Amino acid sequence: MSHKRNFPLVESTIDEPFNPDADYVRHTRIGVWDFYEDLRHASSVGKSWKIVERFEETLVSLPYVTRTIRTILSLSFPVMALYCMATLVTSLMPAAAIHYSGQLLFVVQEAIESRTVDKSVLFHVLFYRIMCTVVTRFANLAQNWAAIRIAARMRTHYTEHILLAHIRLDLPTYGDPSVRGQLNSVVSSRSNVAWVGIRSIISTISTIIQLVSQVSVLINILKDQPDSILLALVSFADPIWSWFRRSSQWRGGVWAATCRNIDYIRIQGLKALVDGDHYRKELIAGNIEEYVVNQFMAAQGRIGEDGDLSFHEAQQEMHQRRETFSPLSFLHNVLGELPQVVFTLRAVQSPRSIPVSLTSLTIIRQAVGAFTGPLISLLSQTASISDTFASIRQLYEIINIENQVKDGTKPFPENAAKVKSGISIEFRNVSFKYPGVEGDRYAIKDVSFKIDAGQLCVIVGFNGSGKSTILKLLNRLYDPTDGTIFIDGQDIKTLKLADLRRCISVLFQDYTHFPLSIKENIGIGDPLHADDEDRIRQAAELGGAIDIIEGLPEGFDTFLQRPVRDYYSGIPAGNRGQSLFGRSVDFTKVKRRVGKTQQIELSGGQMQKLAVSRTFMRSLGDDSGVGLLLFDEPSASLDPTAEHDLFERLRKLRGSKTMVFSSHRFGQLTKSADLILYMGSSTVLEQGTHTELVKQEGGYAKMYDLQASAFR
Ligand SMILES: Nc1ncnc2c1ncn2[C@@H]1O[C@H](COP(=O)(O)OP(=O)(O)OP(=O)(O)O)[C@@H](O)[C@H]1O
Repeated sequence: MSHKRNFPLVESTIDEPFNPDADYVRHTRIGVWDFYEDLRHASSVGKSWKIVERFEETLVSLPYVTRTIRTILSLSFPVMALYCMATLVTSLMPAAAIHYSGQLLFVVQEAIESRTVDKSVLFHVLFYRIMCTVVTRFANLAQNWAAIRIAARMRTHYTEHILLAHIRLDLPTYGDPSVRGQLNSVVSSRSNVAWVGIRSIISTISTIIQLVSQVSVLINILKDQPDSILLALVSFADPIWSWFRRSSQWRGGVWAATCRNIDYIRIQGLKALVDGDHYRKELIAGNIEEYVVNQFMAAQGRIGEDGDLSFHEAQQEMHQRRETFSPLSFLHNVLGELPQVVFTLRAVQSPRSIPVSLTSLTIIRQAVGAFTGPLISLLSQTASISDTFASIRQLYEIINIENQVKDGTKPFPENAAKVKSGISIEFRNVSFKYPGVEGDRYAIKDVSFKIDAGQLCVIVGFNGSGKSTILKLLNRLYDPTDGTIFIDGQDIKTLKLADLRRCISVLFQDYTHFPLSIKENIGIGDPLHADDEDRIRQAAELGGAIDIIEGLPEGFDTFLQRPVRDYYSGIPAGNRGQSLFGRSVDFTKVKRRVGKTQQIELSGGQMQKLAVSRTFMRSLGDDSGVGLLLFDEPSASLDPTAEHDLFERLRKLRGSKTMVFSSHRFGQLTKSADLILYMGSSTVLEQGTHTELVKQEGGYAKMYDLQASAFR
């Protein structure tokens, strides 16, 4: 259960932290939920300050809004023009409708008073009144047609923009919570922030046009009737009052809600345990079904029906209670009746000459009915316009987020042919702390070593001693906190990042497979040859994955994780064991009406073989330009035969390139290493060849003995 959902705190204008126990906080308990509202926040001073702040924010965002408008116009000028025209027509039509309805009523009034009807005028007015409805309908159709097309073009354009903004971010920047917040605000709105924003601005303008045109038509109709303005004002009292009540509801302030009822919390936990796919294995193997059901029933019984309210139900109930018992809500009913009361009183006061006709009263009532919707939506739209502007600004700002790992300027390597015989590496007093880590908790501290071009280096040591970190620093996923790394004698920070990474082939311990086909997962190891099926097959053979791939129903075209799922409903049980669209049907999901294609389940070792194949793909061929191979525990999930085969193939592939391994295993690999770095407590404790380190009789020798004796 997400706690965020239960504590939707609204940003406050008061800097003090929100304390639910403070005097100025009102506490209400509904069901199992406790609501806390900050009563100070309702003060008008705070509100007006917020308005100024919002206005400033809106002004800052204005250039971005104009830029978005220019983009829309350049993408689809005729369609946008159609959208604006159609919107203008739909905004003006309600006023025209009021005008012709008024005319119609006056014709009828005249007919009653003089007992004659001017048919030509009647039909004329009737025709235009009907035309208003027809035109509105067509304008709406045109507006929707255009909106769909503009939305599609905008989505394509801005999805590309968002993709570019995301893809260029490095690891420390991407991991920064403030950057993530900025990215999420743009992406969570389904990539169409720009169109949603511009559309809401157009809709605000349209509402203003609608209101102004309706008011002017109304004034025009009623200007000769002495009491009609009074009646119109009285009639507007109700919608304005409704809006005012709505905008001052408690929801807008600072508040928080929590549930402390342990039974309710456990019920939610037990429900999630039964619903969630990933608990099922333990649920069955642990034989805990009966326990879960008993606990569920008991907790449900203790809470009772009244207490079992979800957060949203409780929130709604609280709102309803306030509404029912509020004296102000009675005023709403009274105001609704006011026009009738005023009209009757005026009629009684001067029965001979009623100052406003029944026709005018009807028109006023009709107009007020038509006004209420736009008026309320205008007021809520203007309140959210600064948010709309801000989200458009953020959409553009994400492209300018600065990376923490700065690009270098020097091309690398200076001599492409030399790379084939390896790259030399030096760490000089390098220390590194991961971003966000406080205090003295260095991942590596004061590490120095040298690897000559073409050497094989194996890093061994305890869990968490910093082996993987060294490989990440070599790839410049992060920059050292202190000290310098030299690549072929040059400070790594001065080299062009893309050039550096092109020369390195790396297999991380926590490798991932992309939600693409197996073919592409391997091919992507060498983007220049990603279409070369022969190379992909060769890489799969070297990685030891070819048999696994060929055994899959869709072979190289298999998606380990299909990013687009299949949907189905009510598939007959006869389909069991068969497939739909060439893929197996997941019957657990069919029961829930919407299905998801089953994923291909591979073992950890099989997955690792696919990852190794991708690394081979990068280093295949003389034209690969790779001079440094980094492997972080490449054989962790492999069985001894597979591990032996892998090392053999790696040895052949390496040629004379530099290779750095991180490993927990001592033996075949460490014995053939030119340099072993034995790590512990975030630093290099011993370094040298196997023979040298065994002779030293230090930590490495002990660890080696320990592992060797296990085999003896
Ligand atoms: N992304 C991260 N953020 C913060 N700390 C991290 C991060 N990754 C690793 N660390 C910490 O840095 C230290 C070194 O981790 P590293 O992964 O380099 O160890 P390792 O020697 O490769 O361990 P293992 O043998 O378990 O793979 C550890 O204390 C670890 O907790």
